Amino acid sequence: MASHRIKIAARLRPSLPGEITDDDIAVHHPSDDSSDSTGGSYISVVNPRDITQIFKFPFTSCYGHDSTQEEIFDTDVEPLLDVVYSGVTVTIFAYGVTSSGKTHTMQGTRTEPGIIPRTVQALFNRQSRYQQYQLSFHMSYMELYKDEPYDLLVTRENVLPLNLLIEYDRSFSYFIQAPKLPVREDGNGMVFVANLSSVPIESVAEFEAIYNQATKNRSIGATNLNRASSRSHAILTIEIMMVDPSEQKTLTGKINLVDLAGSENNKLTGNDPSRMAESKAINQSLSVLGQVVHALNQGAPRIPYRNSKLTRLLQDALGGASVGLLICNLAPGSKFRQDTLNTLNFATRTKNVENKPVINERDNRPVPKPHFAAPPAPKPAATILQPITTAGSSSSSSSTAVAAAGKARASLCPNPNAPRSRVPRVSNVGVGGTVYQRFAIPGGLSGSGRRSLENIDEKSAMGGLGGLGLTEKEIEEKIMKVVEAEVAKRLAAEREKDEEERRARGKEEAERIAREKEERIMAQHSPSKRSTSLPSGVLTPLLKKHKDLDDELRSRLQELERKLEQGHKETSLAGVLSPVSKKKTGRAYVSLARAYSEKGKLEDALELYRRAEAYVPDNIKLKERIIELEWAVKNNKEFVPTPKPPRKEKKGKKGSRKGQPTESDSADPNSELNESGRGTDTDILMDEDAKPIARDYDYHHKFGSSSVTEFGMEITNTTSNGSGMAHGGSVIASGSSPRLCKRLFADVEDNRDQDGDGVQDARTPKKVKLTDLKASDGLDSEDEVEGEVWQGELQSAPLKERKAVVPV
Ligand SMILES: Nc1ncnc2c1ncn2[C@@H]1O[C@H](COP(=O)(O)OP(=O)(O)OP(=O)(O)O)[C@@H](O)[C@H]1O
Repeated sequence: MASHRIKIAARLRPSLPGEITDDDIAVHHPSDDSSDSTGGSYISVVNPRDITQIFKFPFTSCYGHDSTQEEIFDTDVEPLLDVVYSGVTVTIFAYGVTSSGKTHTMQGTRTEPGIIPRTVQALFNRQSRYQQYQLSFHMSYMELYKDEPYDLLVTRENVLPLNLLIEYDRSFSYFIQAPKLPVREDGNGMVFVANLSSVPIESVAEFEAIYNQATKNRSIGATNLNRASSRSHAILTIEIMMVDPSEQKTLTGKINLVDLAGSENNKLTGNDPSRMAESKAINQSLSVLGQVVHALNQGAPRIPYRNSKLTRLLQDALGGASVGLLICNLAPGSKFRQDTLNTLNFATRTKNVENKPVINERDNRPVPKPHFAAPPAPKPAATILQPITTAGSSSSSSSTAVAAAGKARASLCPNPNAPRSRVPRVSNVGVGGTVYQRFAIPGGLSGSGRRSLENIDEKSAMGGLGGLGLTEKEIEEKIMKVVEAEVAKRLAAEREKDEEERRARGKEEAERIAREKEERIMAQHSPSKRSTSLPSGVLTPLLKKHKDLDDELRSRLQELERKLEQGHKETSLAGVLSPVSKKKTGRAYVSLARAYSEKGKLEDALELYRRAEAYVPDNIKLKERIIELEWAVKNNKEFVPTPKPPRKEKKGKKGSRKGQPTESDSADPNSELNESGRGTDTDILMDEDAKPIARDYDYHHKFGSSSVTEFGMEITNTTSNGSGMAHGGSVIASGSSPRLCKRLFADVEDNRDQDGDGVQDARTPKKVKLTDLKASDGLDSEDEVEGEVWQGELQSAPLKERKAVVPV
């Protein structure tokens, strides 16, 4: 259903005997003044502060002092009754200053019945139009006295102290003061008054009897402005349940008829202290009503419905799901100018409030049992708005027609089958010659009305819970128990959740500490940050398991793991290299290791010797060197490497023939790889293909050379172009031998897997700047990076772990 703005009607009552008559407040219709340009009816009010000014308030429905009850009903109320029959909730409320005619408009008199009796009459009259339905009517009636709900269908005669159960005698009568009813909210956010009676009504006459009696229960009192002034807000609800047997659905239409207490100026009302307290509550709730309307108009994120029970109960009518009509009652004369302005300002704001009415429909079809082989059962039509209910008896969703009076007993429990409403249920009206607005008139009713009320009283006295015969106190106790159990359950769940979170935090913390410890240990024992980091968590299980081991044992464990890890890495690389490349690689590591050991970085040197060992595992001299270095590192002793022998003279300009020593060959005759004719530097470098390469390195890759300021490495799968290319283990700068480059390039291509996915990659051009390498290698000076960039490392390690390998 489309959104619906609350409709506003303004009604000015006639002057009462004794009131000064003037035109300060007047109703104008277009026909009254053809010169008026507003084009519609409006209310004019003389500005109390400047009588030369007149305020105009245009409304579609403006009723003057001579308007009739029939007129206002026919024009503004009667059209809404079909809306009720369509399953929508309609709320009509009368608003205005005290003595402005609200009760007169809503309730009326015997001779001039107001909206309430006319509405009930019209609703019953309409039954014939909806013959496809099985109809049942229910009513409830409550008042909000000092912002507390009371059931007006509960007899209050012969009542003793307020809120006190005096006597309960099943066989005679029930003397019970109407208890304050709690306002609750169901799981769908629907506000309802718990334990409010809902009485089935079968006819207008039955309604009148109930309503007339209930009206006597309403709190009224005499003030200077109104000798029968309502001291409470009264809310009557008529609910129609429409069962459609053919469609197997139930529509629930409802109309709330609200007679608000009037705002009061205590100077005018002459209230005594007790009246003042009432007045304060009335004004306060009306003030919240104004705040709610204002907030709705402003589109405020929070609407202060909860600031008073009145607004909570009218929530559905204000920005909710019902159709609304606000009747602004105005009192005439200069005395009421300011109050009238207040009322009309409220009306002006209210007419901007938009509701989104919904149809209250329920699917009565039995839900088929789910079967795994069956297609999903049709979803029952959602009850879009489950307004309702009051209590009980409205259970008759499946009942045919109206239940007989007296049979259906109003339960004080909300009916689970009935739709729910945010708006409290209401009740009654009186048609016929009942005396209205009397407070607790003793005496009974007669006839059917009496019988109905007795039934209601019994229900009320029994306190609901499906007529289990429980007293209110017992009900409260039961509720308290349920609430306490629920609270305990939730607290336990909260505690359990907290405990789980605490355990998870503890576990995380323990893991973090273990991780940090592991990292610390690794940092302590690692010869080089860039080369010895282990995959996270490798040591953790061991370290955890052997927490009690001393530091030495732990470090040995770590060392073993590190070796294993390093060994795997180097071994796997060594396994795919050609013998020549293996030798070259080993020699390169040895060269770099020497450089480190000369600088006193023994741990780093040791690590590099170990790497070299992976490529030349049979080299005895290298093994000895490793042992020596391990001893020196462990005992924190100085290690003095064997000095390099003097270089041999070059025998050729560049390169050498097979078997002949070269400049590179003599690089380190005393080195670890020089002994025994195997495993020497020379042996490695004297490989047929390797010898020229060493020369090339020497020649081209002197980073200190002023001619080479940028060291570019480009790896492609093209053959050498003679101007500069890289190969797997080294970088050839401009001028390299094309043949050698090609060969070396091929050596490394086989192993290239730059993205680490285990698949040989397409050759991707790559450039590395010397400056980058320097910065990332952590080497101390430029001469330390002299040499070639070792491609294997560049590819397999992150940038900061790349290193320059210096062949000597
Ligand atoms: N349209 C009307 N025609 C004739 N008399 C009216 C009309 N409206 C109100 N009155 C009379 O004005 C007096 C005050 O009306 P009513 O009690 O309805 O005011 P109220 O707004 O309900 O006041 P309160 O808020 O104090 O209950 C009553 O005596 C009532 O009969």
